[in-house]
Amino acid sequence: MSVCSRNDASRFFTPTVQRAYSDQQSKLVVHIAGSNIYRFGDPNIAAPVFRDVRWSIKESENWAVVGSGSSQKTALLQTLQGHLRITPPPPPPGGLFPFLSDPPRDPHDAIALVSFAHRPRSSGGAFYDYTARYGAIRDEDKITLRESMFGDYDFLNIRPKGHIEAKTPVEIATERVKKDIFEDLTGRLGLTSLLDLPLVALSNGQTRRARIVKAIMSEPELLLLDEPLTGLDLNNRPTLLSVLESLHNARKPRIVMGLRKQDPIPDWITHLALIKDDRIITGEKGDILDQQAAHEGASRDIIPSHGGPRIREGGGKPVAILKNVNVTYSTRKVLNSVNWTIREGQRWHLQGANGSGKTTLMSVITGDHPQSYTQRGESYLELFSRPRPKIPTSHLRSLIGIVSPELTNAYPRRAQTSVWEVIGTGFDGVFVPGGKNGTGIGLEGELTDDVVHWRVNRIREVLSGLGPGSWASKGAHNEGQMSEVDEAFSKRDFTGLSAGEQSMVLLMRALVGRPQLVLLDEVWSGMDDAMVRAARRYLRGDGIGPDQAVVVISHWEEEVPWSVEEGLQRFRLEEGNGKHL
Ligand SMILES: Nc1ncnc2c1ncn2[C@@H]1O[C@H](COP(=O)(O)OP(=O)(O)OP(=O)(O)O)[C@@H](O)[C@H]1O
Repeated sequence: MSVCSRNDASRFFTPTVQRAYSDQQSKLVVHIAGSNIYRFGDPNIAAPVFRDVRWSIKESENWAVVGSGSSQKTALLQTLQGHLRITPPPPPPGGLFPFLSDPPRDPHDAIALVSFAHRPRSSGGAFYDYTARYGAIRDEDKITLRESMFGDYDFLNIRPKGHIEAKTPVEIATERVKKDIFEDLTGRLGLTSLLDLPLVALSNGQTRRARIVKAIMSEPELLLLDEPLTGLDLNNRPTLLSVLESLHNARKPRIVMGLRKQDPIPDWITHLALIKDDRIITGEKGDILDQQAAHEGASRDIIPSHGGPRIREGGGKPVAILKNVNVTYSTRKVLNSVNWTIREGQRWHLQGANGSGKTTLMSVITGDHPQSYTQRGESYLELFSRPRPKIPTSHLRSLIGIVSPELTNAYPRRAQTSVWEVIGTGFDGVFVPGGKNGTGIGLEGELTDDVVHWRVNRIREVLSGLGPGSWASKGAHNEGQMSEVDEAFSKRDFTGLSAGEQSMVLLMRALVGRPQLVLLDEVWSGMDDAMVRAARRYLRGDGIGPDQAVVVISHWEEEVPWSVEEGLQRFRLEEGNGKHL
């Protein structure tokens, strides 16, 4: 049912029913009438996260929150979850959520937030071994998607039951409805065939879809989804949006989405809350988009291209040769005779639907996948001019610079590790800082003074290219020279940085050693507009040399820093089969 048909429905009602219907429609779901919003613990004299917020959501409306940076957008959604302080608080009886006041319901039970911001699995400081997923799965990781996310539902008969209480007819009917919803959602979102796979085996996009289904099944009154489209392929995006639309139309649950500025805004969204620094501009979608266009004087594509392309025609020596490469898990073939040669100087966009094998293919090339060793007979894998088994994995780590959601999650968040030290781990592709001036120890366990000197200069170079001088400072930015703000940034504790700043540092880590092969998987994740612009400018300019090869993995063609006209090549995986487009 579309929003329009919902409103038109009122024409068929009797006057009394019509009045009740329009009362219901004008009921307030969220209400903030002129408050500042602070982080808990911050005094009122501190700078608020948002000031003078006036935001009301009516039952009849369909809202999305749009922001350029992920941290502000997440903060606004977290405000609705009660994780930030609203001052003055919206007064009773309605409070922040008037719709929950009659009958009174606890917002903690009624509001759910699904956020896909990076949640480091390594917050204790140790490296979380994400490559475990590629090998023989350990017993503790064997728990399936069905058991892990939906284990509590009786209708799935997962947990052995002890004493079984007889169910009332109402309970049986409710359970049947729930089972139907579960089957409908998992079916529409392409999860049915994955339910009995180990949870760790699921791809990024598959896991995201499963988390959304889990949240819907918990039956919240209001579901907040932070960037639900990020990481989803082209086919899954409209499917998810149509599922969300039908749920929201039934208000079971109501949905408020957080979107990046570059995400398409679904047709059924009627209102927007646009975040501009510490202000929130709210209103009807058309008005807000007009204001935004007038303000920016441009389209919604906020990622302009700068500088000239540096793509070398034809490419140089091969850095990776894959011939009939296969990856199989028992009977499941995830890569099927993939043939691909990546050469020095080339720029590639690796495409493919969720679950098509992109991450698996990358893990074969980085040597993290155990089956990278076992390509025999017709199958062959050569990396940097040597057969894979002849090149130690530690050596590969120093030849390949990589950014990926898995690595970002796994990178150790050790207290008192500086930005400088984190960047320095990139030379040897390790996770623990060490060596003179935090520049690592190389493959031999010791570096000559010349190499240390080169490495120190390289850290300074990437900091001057990608540090806050390139994205945060208002003054003139002199690439090639480390500014005071970059210097101060290099000393900051990595754990204390925002998600976007951490992503920038991990990009610097990937590029610092000028590796022959650079793999950029969802590289913009968490970054705000200014950071994305700075990173794109750097990658298109001096950040990547003409002899380095780059593979970008993204579901959004416009996110790749190079275009096909400039020489970008595309490799597409379809259910494990590779094709050079
Ligand atoms: N141990 C395993 N057993 C069975 N299937 C597995 C295992 N590990 C991975 N898979 C399957 O391999 C397929 C490829 O996963 P991969 O992570 O490479 O996909 P992807 O293309 O990177 O997806 P996304 O775009 O969602 O990140 C998925 O369907 C996944 O469920």
